[in-house]
Amino acid sequence: MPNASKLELLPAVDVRDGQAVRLVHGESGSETSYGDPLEAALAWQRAGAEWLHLVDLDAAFGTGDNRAQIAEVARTMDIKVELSGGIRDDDTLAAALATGCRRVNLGTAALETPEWVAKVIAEHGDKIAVGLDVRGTTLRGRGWTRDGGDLYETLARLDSEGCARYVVTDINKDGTLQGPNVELLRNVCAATDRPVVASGGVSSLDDLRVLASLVPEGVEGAIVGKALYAKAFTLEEALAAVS
Ligand SMILES: O=C(O)c1ccccc1N[C@@H]1O[C@H](COP(=O)(O)O)[C@@H](O)[C@H]1O
Repeated sequence: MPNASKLELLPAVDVRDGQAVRLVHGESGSETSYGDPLEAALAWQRAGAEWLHLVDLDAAFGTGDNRAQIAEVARTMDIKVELSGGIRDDDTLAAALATGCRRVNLGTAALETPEWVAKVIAEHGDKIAVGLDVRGTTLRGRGWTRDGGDLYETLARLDSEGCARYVVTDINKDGTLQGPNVELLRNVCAATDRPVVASGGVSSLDDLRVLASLVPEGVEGAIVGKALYAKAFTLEEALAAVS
């Protein structure tokens, strides 16, 4: 079992067309823009974040990339960075790791090129996390536009390959401020002994307290996006709530 006692918080900076944005249900075209990604990331760092969840949405959707800008953000941060979006082969993985990020999060590749993912898990250990982005119990890849198999079958396969950690996103909750899918998170934690980072739906400090109560079951951290940008609470308040 993971031995962390405190819920880690990962404020999110998702980048599309050079801007920090939030989506609803991860749908392209649902963006609300929040300005310069570096400014957003630095604001979370100043507020006390220990982690940044940094996503290249264009790379995830296949509509280009923000690689240079993302690399600048990752390199500028003094805090740990989890980097994701479009990391699907040796070149994109090498570029991501070269930013100095603490770990990368693989989504589509875990569904479409499992042999490659097994190889990089073996090579890079806990620098690799896998994003399990689900609707119901069906995984979604390519910007969450394509079905990619069963959550629990994929989880068992990745566990057997030594995957260190999972980032579990309920797409139906993401960007909606409707609260996290606690049942899903508990089910995933019951199915694996690897730590789980919860993503999607956080709307309040009470949601974070609920997620903190799941730490003994295996929830290690929570990604917080829309709630912070919409000022439902401050990051300082969030960190205090889970400390
Ligand atoms: O974070 C989002 O809102 C999001 C929306 C639509 C697609 C992907 C999204 N985010 C993250 O992107 C990576 C997956 O990228 P890839 O499939 O490896 O190219 C994963 O971390 C998603 O959670």
